[in-house]
Amino acid sequence: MTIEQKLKSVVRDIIDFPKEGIVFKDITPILKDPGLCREIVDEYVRQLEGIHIDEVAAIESRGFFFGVLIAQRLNVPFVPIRKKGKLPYKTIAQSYKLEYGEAIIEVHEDAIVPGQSVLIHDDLLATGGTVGAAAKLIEKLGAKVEAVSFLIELDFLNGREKLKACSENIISLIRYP
Ligand SMILES: O=P(O)(O)OC[C@H]1O[C@H](OP(=O)(O)OP(=O)(O)O)[C@H](O)[C@@H]1O
Ligand SMILES: Nc1ncnc2[nH]cnc12
Repeated sequence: MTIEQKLKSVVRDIIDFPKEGIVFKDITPILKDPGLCREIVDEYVRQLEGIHIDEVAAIESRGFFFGVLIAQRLNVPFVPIRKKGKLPYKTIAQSYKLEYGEAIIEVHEDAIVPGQSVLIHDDLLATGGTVGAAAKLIEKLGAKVEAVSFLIELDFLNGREKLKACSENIISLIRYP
């Protein structure tokens, strides 16, 4: 089985979560398979070959699962981007819309060294609102979004079109039309 087939066989559809009309992609079964988790990180590293990354920034909460693992494997710092009110030091904030609501994310103002090349990681690309907001935070801190990575991309919500303005390197391991 390819990694794509393995991932598609374990990701669960949860109907009407967290709101009616949403088909929620539940990635928690992936986390129960340590071999698959290793393969996922291997695959990201393979797809990032030739792309220079200084830091990995990932988005609360599901972006954290693989964000830390990718940063460890690349041997670069990890930067948490969190929902409003969770980070203890001075922050900068950005509001955004997502498939099922609105939110504000924040990052510590000293989290990223200006001029660095950053990989933004999240579990899923839907409308692109969340990662678009994360990219604005990275850019406000004077760094460059070198690549963005996801486990899952929902093609029908056209997030990729929105993200093309943020980075030319968009990696997703599985896509749903
Ligand atoms: O592309 P978008 O339309 O912005 O949607 C994608 C975002 O939505 C989900 O996060 P959610 O806000 O549900 O938070 P969670 O990871 O804490 O569950 C998902 O983990 C992405 O971060
Ligand atoms: N359909 C979906 N499943 C899981 N996470 C999401 N984030 C935004 N849309 C989502």
